[in-house]
Amino acid sequence: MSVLLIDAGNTRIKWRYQGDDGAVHRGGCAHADVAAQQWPAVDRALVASVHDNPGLHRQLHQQFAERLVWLSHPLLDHDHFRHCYSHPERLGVDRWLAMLGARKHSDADLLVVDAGTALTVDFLSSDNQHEGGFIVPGLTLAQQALWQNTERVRPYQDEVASEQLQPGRDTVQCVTAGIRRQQIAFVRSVLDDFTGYVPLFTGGDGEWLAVAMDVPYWPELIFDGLDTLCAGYFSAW
Ligand SMILES: Nc1ncnc2c1ncn2[C@@H]1O[C@H](COP(=O)(O)OP(=O)(O)O)[C@@H](O)[C@H]1O
Ligand SMILES: CC(C)(COP(=O)(O)O)[C@@H](O)C(=O)NCCC(=O)O
Ligand SMILES: [K+]
Repeated sequence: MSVLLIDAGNTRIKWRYQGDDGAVHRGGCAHADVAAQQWPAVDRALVASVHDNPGLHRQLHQQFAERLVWLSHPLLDHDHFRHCYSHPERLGVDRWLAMLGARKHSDADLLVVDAGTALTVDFLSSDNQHEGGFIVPGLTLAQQALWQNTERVRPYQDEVASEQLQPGRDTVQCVTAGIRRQQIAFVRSVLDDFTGYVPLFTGGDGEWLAVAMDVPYWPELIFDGLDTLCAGYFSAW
């Protein structure tokens, strides 16, 4: 069965599917560009969405009708995952899927870092108990908080964002270098305090963060989690 996997985050939409020729296709776009997408003909479209996304839902429903499976919350009764939230339906479906996906790669106690719109950290014990996590603003969101809530900290067009950690010499450098340092310091404090956990980093800003921490980057943990769902929970398909 061919399945189109879609990860609809707060910033971007990403997808992955296997074509008839066996080749794996990957793509992504901004929410505003969804209407322009040509979706492949598949047996199922499985969408994980952290928000309602009515435009995406309408468009995919038009194309896939009853073949569309829309997941906006974690499953509460998955055989290989035990929730710790008192309201498990409130846990972000992307965080849940990233943990399921991480489990495909290691049997150890896991520390899953998803650096997207938000930067999230989640702890999953080797017996699949979610032990909790952290949520902080991601790189771009943290910058936006400054651009939008101050008068003179502005994204001046004639200044260039810094990818270094050195003190900035203009406004844009000070903000971008400062927030990179803040993200690294946060993640390092977690890794230092929870040394027994194997770290797996994912998300649009996960790669530079993983490089800075000298740990592996797994770009597709959410798709790996969706694969787990396809293979297990939805095996009746
Ligand atoms: N092509 C891209 N378009 C937008 N943001 C990108 C892109 N590549 C990397 N990023 C960075 O990744 C972040 C989004 O990561 P992603 O995991 O897609 O977030 P989400 O799942 O929350 O939509 C952005 O905030 C940005 O800093
Ligand atoms: C924390 C998140 C905003 C992260 O979303 P993302 O950065 O991937 O767009 C998302 O997982 C979410 O909306 N969570 C709901 C609250 C919670 O997980 O407790
Ligand atoms: K995230």
